[in-house]
Amino acid sequence: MDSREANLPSDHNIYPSFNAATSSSSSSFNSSPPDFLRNVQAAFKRHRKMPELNNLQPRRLVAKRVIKDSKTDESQDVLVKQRVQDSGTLMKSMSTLTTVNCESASVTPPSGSDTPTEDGQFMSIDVQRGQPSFNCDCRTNNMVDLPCVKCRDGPKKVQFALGNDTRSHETERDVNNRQEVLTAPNHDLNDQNLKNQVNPLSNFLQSDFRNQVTSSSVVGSTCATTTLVNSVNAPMLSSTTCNSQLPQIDTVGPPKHNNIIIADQNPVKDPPVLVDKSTKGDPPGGHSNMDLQSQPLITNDQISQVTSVTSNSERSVKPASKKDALAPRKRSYDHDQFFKVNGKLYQRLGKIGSGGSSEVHKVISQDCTIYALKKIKLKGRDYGTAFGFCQEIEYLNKLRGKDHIIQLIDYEVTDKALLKEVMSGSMTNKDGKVKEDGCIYMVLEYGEIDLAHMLSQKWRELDDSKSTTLDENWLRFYWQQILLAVKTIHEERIVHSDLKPANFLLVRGSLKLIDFGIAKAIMSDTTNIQRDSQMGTLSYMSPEAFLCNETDANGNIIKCGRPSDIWSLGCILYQMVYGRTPFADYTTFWAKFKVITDPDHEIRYESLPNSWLIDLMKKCLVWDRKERWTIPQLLQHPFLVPKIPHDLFQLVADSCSEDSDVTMLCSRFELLVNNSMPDIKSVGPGSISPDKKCSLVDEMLKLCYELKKKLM
Ligand SMILES: Nc1ncnc2c1ncn2[C@@H]1O[C@H](COP(=O)(O)OP(=O)(O)OP(=O)(O)O)[C@@H](O)[C@H]1O
Repeated sequence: MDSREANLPSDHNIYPSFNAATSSSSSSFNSSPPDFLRNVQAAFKRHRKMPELNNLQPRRLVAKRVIKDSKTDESQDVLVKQRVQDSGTLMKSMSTLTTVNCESASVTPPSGSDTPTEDGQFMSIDVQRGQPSFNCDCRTNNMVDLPCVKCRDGPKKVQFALGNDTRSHETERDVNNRQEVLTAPNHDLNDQNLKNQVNPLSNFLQSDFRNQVTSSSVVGSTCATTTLVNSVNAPMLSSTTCNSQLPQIDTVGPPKHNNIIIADQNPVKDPPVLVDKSTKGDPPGGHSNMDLQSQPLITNDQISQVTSVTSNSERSVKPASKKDALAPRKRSYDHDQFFKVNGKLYQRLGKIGSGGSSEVHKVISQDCTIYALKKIKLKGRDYGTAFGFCQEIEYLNKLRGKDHIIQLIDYEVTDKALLKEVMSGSMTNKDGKVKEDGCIYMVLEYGEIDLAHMLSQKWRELDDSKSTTLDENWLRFYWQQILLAVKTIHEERIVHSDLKPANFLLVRGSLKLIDFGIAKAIMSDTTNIQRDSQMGTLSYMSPEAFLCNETDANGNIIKCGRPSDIWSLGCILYQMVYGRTPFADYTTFWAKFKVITDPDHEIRYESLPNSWLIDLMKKCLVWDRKERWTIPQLLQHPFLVPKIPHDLFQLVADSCSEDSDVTMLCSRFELLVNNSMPDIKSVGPGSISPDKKCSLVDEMLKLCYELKKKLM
C-alpha cells in the first residue's frame, strides 16, 4: 500500500458520525469520500419502500422519487393530523393535506426533470423558507402515504385530511424523535435509525407540538426530492447545510391509500397553505379537496419558472412570529410580477408599449410560451366607452384562425356585467360606470417587431449603404402581406380605421394586423360605417375620416368604409418607398386637416426607377374614395404581378439610350399594356367590349410603328 494511502485516515474517522449513526446499514456508508457521495446519491435516488405500516419512513432532504406506497410511506418523524370522513363515501372524496415542518431544512434544487414519478404522475413540492421553520405542504388528492421528506430538523407535522368534510374528526399524532443528535447529513441513515427505533403507533398520541410548527407545504403526494416550488425566501440549501438535529417524530395516520395526485396545484397561484392541526375542516386558505382538483396541472419545470419571482416577492410577507406563521397564508400572487387571466398566471417580462388607453406587456405563460398581454384599464369609464373597447375582443374572436391577423389566445373582462352586455351584443346600460378595478385583459400572440421599426431599421441600413431606394422585392413581399391582412378583415366586413406601420407585427416571418380598438363592422345594408369620436392616426387618415359624419356638397353624409383603409395603405406604401408619409411636411393638426381634405391638393411623387410603384401609390391615394382601388385589384397591380416583363421594354429603351423619344415610347407602351391588365383581370377578358379591344390594339400598333421608325 502506498504510504500516503496508509496515512490517510480511515473512512470511519472521516465520517464518524455516519458510522456511529448507522446501525443496520452502516456498512454501506463505510466508504471513501467519492464512494460515500455515490452512496448518498444512490440512497437519495432510491425508491425506498417500507414493508410495514409501523416502520419508520426514511426522511430525505434530497429525494428524487416520490414514495407513494402507503405501507412504506409513513414518516416516522412527523406529526399526523388526520381527518376521517365517517361516511361510506369516504374513499371517493378523500384528499390529503400534508404538512411537514422543521426548523431548518434542506432541499436539493430542482433537477429540472419533470418526469413522472413511478406512479406515472408528476409531483411538486412547495417550500417556504426564511422562516423559523422549514415548511412543506404535501398535497394529494387521496391519502398520502409518504409525506414530504424535505425536512430534516425540528418538529414535523404531517396532516392527512381524509375527505373535505368538516364533520370529519381528526386524530393527531405526535412523537418526539429521540434520534435528534445525529449529525450526519444522510437522511437515509437517520431514517434507518428511526425506522428501527421508533414505532409510530406507540407514539401516536404523544404530545402536540403545535407551537413548533410553522406553515409549510409540499405539493405532491409522493415526495420527489428535486422539485421545488414556490420557495418563499431562502436560497435552496444542499443537504449538507442541514441542521443535523433530527426532528421530533410524529407518526403518520393510517396510511393505506396509494392513489396520489401530484402537482395538481399551481404553487404560484396557490402558495403553500399552513395546515394547522388545530384547524377543523378544510384549511382556511381554502384548499379544499375541491380546490385541489380544480387546479390546473402544472409540472415541476413550469413551477420552477416562477419560483424565484415568487420567492422575492413574498419576502415581505414573511411571518414575524410563529403565531403569524401559523396563520393561513393568503392565496395570492404578486400583482407586480404576474397577470392573472381566467385563473392562469402570466409572468411579466417587460412592457412592450402603451397605446392611448392600454398597456401591452411581454409575458410568459405557465407552459413557457411568450405572449403579449394587453391590459385596458376601464376604471371610471362609462359602459358605452368600455363597450367599444370590448369590441376589439369581438373582432379578434371573429378573426380567430385567420392568417395575417394577430391571434387572441385568451381574454378576461373583469367587470362581468359589462362582459355580459358585450356578449349579448347590446348595450342596455350605456350610462353605467365600470367597476373601480375594471380591466380588460387580452392574451395575444406575440409579435417580434412592428413594421414601423422594421422600416426605420431598413432606412438606417440604406443610409449606411448610401443607397436611396428600397429593395423592390423586399417592398413587394411586405406590401403583399399587408394587402392580404387587410383583405382578410374587409372580407369579414370589418374596417380597421387605424392602419399604420405600427399596427402590423412580424410574427414568425409574416406580417399580422393588430389593434382593432377603433375598428368597425360594416352593417349589412351599407358598405360604409359611421364613425364615433375615435379617430385614427392623423398621418394615415383619409379625407373622409376627417370629414366623417359631415355632409358633402350634395348633402350626403360622409361615411368611412373600406376605401378609407385603402387610403391609409397608400400612406403606408408611400412611407415604405420614400421614408416619410405623404403629408409629413404638414405638422399640425389643422395643416394636415386642410391639405388632406382639399380635393385639389396634389401629392408629390418623386420619380422612381419603377414607374409602377408610383402608379400603385396613386391608385390608393385618389382623393375620391369611389375611385380608389380595392384590395383584390391592388393584389393584381402590375407592381406585384408584372404581366409583361419590365425588362423587355428596358431592353428596347437601352438600345437607343441616347434617344429620349425611344425611352418615352417604351414607357408608354408598357403602361398601356399593363394598365389594361387589371381591367382584364377584374372583369375577365370576355367582358371587355370589342370596341375597347380594337382601340387597345390600335394604340399598341401605333406605338410599335413609331418605335420601329425610331429604331431604324
Ligand atoms: N401582440 C403583440 N405583440 C407584440 N407587441 C404588441 C402586440 N400588441 C401590441 N403590441 C405593441 O404595443 C403597442 C400598443 O398596442 P396597441 O396598438 O394594440 O394598443 P392601443 O392602445 O390600441 O395603441 P394605439 O393608441 O397606438 O392605437 C403596439 O404599438 C405594439 O408595438
